[in-house]
Amino acid sequence: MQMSLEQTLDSVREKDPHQPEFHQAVEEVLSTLWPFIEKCKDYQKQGLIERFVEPERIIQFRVPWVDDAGKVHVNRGYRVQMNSAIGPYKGGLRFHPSVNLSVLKFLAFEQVLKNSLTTLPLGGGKGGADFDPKGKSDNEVMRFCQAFMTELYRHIGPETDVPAGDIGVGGREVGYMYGMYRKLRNEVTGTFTGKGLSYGGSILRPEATGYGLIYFVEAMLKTKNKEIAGQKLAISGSGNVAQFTAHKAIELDALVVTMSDSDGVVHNPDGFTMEQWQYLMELKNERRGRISELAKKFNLKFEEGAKPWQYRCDIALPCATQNELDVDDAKTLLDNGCFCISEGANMPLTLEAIHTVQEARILYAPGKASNAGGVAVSGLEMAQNSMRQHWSEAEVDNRLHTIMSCIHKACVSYGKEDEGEYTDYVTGANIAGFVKVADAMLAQGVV
Ligand SMILES: NC(=O)C1=CN([C@@H]2O[C@H](COP(=O)(O)OP(=O)(O)OC[C@H]3O[C@@H](n4cnc5c(N)ncnc54)[C@H](O)[C@@H]3O)[C@@H](O)[C@H]2O)C=CC1
Ligand SMILES: O=C(O)CCC(=O)C(=O)O
Repeated sequence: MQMSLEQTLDSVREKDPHQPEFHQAVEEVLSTLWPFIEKCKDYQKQGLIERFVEPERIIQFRVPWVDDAGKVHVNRGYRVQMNSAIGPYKGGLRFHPSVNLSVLKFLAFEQVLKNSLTTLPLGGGKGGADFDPKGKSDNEVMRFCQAFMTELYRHIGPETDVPAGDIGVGGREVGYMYGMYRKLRNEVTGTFTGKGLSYGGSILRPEATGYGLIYFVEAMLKTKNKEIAGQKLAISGSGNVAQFTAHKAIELDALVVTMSDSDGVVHNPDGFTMEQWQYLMELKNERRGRISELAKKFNLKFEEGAKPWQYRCDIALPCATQNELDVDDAKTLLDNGCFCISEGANMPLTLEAIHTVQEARILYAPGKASNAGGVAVSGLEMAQNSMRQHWSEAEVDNRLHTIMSCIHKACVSYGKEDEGEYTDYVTGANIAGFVKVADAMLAQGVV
């Protein structure tokens, strides 16, 4: 081994001292991979780990746009092309004021391992801008998306880099960006996923991350001879991932007791109904309103500034953003009897929270495994675009089920401790994701 774990982490920290989220993701991954790498001499060759933590390319650019009042704004746009050893860069675009290189590098790094886990030939990337779509008119969002694409279009393509949505980027934004891409490149290809059904999108892509998360939870529960029906679920967020996690859970007779947004949390101890879910969909996706309106409409409790983790639940599904569940939240969940935490968001648990839930030996799945259903169906959208075909809902759902079950199997196969029943899903996901990428990098030489 050329460097120890601590030396490797120190060198990552020293290179980019102002990137705490990236350091956190690298520490989580490398600390679980290290004992495995120490046993496999091959993975100590060719500067593999140093290359693995360094993006292949980062693109940063100016995004000037004009608001409805004629005022010029300048945002910063990025694409982190992290690793293309097993396929074209693939991963979402995030529009949120908190976007910076630290956040995008952590997301791109996680995406490499996640995409490898999907069983599909997808490399990893992530991008976005520090633009806040909240409160902007439809026309302002369109102008911003078009301005963003006038630079990004030259760096992406169906065989190079295929973006999709993430926080602040849904069907509307993908449509505007794809339209501008098509105009500038004068080509109709599957360069985006999450497209509308009328122009090459896959059925079930909007639902895929949330549905896949519930399929993964079902697989985890099965190892304990439990079912999801009747379990109390605390969900955070009310965006794409939270919405379809809640939808599948309600359909399967689980009780979804919380939903939230950055203003606060709505608690419904009896479980949200489909009627309340429909209202939320219209509220968030069409009127783009605040979740407190859901509480008001159905006479439910809304707690401003609060998180869902204080309420009693069996299963916690953080589906909003990074580091939204800290060590105190983890302790509260455990004290209240929560026995399963599965991540819909990327890196929603702090490192300390992860250590706490792992010490308690409850079921705990990292996002790179449990939320991989979204990018998996994106991979299926790319396959359909290449074939110029559309698969049916049953076909896509069936493939999504199979992929989530393969990911679960891979986590158990690398994460099951020698003696006993406990599966360390973090170690399992990290090793299973790493092996495929590492083997491809070694086979292709030092590039
Ligand atoms: N959209 C997708 O297919 C996938 C998304 N993810 C991850 O899932 C998470 C949610 O993404 P989407 O649902 O797509 O985004 P979205 O923009 O549709 O929804 C984000 C949700 O998080 C909430 N939120 C954001 N910041 C918050 C904060 N500081 N406190 C409380 N709530 C906050 C928002 O109010 C909103 O409800 C992100 O971590 C994303 O990276 C992971 C896999 C795939
Ligand atoms: O579908 C995709 O390409 C991106 C999904 C994504 O951004 C994620 O998995 O975090």
